[in-house]
Amino acid sequence: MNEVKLSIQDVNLYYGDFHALHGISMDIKANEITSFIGPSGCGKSTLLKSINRMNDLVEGCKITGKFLLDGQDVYKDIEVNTLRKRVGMVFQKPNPFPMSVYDNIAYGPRTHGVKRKADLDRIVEEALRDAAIWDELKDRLGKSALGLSGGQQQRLCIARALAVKPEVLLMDEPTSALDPISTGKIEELTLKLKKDYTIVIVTHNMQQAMRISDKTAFFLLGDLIEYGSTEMMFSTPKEKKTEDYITGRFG
Ligand SMILES: Nc1ncnc2c1ncn2[C@@H]1O[C@H](COP(=O)(O)OP(=O)(O)OP(=O)(O)O)[C@@H](O)[C@H]1O
Repeated sequence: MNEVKLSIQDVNLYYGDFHALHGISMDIKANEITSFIGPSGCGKSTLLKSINRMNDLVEGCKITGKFLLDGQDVYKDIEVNTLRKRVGMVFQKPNPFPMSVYDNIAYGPRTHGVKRKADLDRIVEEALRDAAIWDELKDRLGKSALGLSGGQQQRLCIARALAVKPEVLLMDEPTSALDPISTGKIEELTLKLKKDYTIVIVTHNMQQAMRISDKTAFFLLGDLIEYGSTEMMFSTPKEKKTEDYITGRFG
């Protein structure tokens, strides 16, 4: 049994008067892949972003309840830059910086004080290898990241997230802008990464949730309807609403 890496405890989130998340509680285990699924607007991204405090700058956003990372309150006990180093994020649209492949990966480590070229070289190679894209990019390290294909850019963004050695990787619909082959590569990579990382992924693709995740959480209109083993949820859902959603009756 893996230990609990992230414990979400009775979280309510408000955007001004709008109550977007309703008393969400769930424990996310280390070295597992957890999928958040549910129809558009149900709060999946809101919950994911709250884990590394991406809503801090959203005006009128108020959160009650707790997010505990290894038992530490991410809103009280951890400084936000440290939190972002420990909890990395990959977005829906690949968003490489307008700089070279090398500098994209070295950016995070540099801001955390790594200066020696030999150290940066090693980190860049390791991160690109971990993201299964070293062979494709090793001869293009000095070239602009904007010249890569969408799928390569997304794996570069994963490498960039890995370069600061996070513990948790949050992925917000990381393959929705990609073709099936690039999607397959990211899924394969995600499965490989769970050996070293705890991964939470928002996906609209239920087949993807089934293929890669250990646990699945189903959200509807700000409520967590059902959460458990992916296999159980897709074969014998406990809730009628889950069954209706996964069998395509709505959403
Ligand atoms: N910055 C914001 N200000 C106000 N309301 C917001 C904000 N961000 C999201 N919301 C609202 O909160 C609700 C949940 O949005 P969220 O983006 O978390 O849903 P989602 O399940 O991730 O949807 P999708 O699958 O379409 O990305 C929606 O009703 C949305 O309109």
